[in-house]
Amino acid sequence: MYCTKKITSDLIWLGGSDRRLALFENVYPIPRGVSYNAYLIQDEKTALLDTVDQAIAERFFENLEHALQGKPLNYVIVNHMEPDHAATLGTVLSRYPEATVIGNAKTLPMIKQFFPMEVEGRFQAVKEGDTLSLGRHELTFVMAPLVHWPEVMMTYDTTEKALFSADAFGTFGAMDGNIFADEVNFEQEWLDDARRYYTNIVGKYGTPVQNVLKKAAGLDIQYLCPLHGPIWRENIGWFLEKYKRWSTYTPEAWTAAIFCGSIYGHTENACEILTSRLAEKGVRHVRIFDVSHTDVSEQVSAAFQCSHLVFASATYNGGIYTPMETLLLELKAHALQNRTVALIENGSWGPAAARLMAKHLEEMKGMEQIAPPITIRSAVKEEQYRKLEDLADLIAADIAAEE
Ligand SMILES: Cc1cc2nc3c(=O)[nH]c(=O)nc-3n(C[C@H](O)[C@H](O)[C@H](O)COP(=O)(O)O)c2cc1C
Repeated sequence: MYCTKKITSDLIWLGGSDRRLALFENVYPIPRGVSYNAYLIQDEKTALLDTVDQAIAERFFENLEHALQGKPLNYVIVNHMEPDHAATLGTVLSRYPEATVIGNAKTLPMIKQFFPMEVEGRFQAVKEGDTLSLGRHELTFVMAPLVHWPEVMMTYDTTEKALFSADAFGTFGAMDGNIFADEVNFEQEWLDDARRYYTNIVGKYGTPVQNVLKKAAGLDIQYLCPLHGPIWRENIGWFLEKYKRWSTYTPEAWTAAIFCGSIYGHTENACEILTSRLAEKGVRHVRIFDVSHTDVSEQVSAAFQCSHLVFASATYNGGIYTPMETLLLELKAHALQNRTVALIENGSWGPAAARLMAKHLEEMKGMEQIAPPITIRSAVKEEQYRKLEDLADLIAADIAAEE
């Protein structure tokens, strides 16, 4: 049975949620599920904006049929070809052969790659600033390459002042009836997932995101309609500001995240000494992440959030403890930059983790080591204890100066 929701009298949400999927993109845990949003504009002409993941295909087609109210589907606007939004596009094209497909020059080859049917004859390519009239609703197109794939574009409805923003401004999390961000406690219940979504999915593409934010600044946006998660119609500036920070790799919190790779607990002991001393010096919200136990997507998110990062690792077969190495590779892959960092290594016969971790950090932009690495030989002794206290002093002073 259909389950649609009106955003305005002409704009209908046709999405749904998946609460069963364990791993988004088969890699990111989503314990709170995820929503797939698609939209229909009802006017003299009808326009579908994107489709949904195969997981909710049946509900989506019931929703679409209901929302069309017996009218033909005139346009299918493809803002993003990734299968979590376009898996059902092929079926839409077969079921609604009269619909014209709107995309940009990069969209058509992807449609042809994913789907076997003939599309050229019904494809209309649009460029930046092109317009499409549906009757009362005038749409214009905003190219957003690499926010998240090269073919991504956004559609702006100048009548409703609604920006259909593709993956940008999305978040993990199933939607439980309240599809508007102002109907949920977004800051407390959604922001962590929104940050984890942004940093892991789009984090690498800071410059393309900034380019789109500049374009968005020129639009009067009353509705911000992403492809995942709640729709924004209030306090949109607050969320845009988060994107500004994340895309410029600016910390949100002046505090320390300690990433700890420890086999037998001595490196962890050092991390606990460091965090206790930081807390004594007034640094709040300090967190230790056990790299073996916390999903790396959460650690990437925390590294984007926090100003000061400490990497503490046991030496492992002449290298970095493997979960720590994975974290560093992930941070590099997501282009994290401009953080104050410190290194702690441990080894029983030839500690090498600090030198090797430093090599990874050197390959990232603007990673400044606040102090020389601290070396532990098996267990923390007085000498390292004092060095950890000194490191806490330096970090605390740096944070106090920045705040
Ligand atoms: C499989 C394995 C490989 C190790 N390789 C090295 C090594 O190459 N060099 C070294 O100095 N210590 C090596 N160690 C020893 C640990 O790094 C060392 O005992 C350290 O103190 C462990 O810290 P932890 O108590 O935080 O786990 C290795 C330990 C294990 C279990």
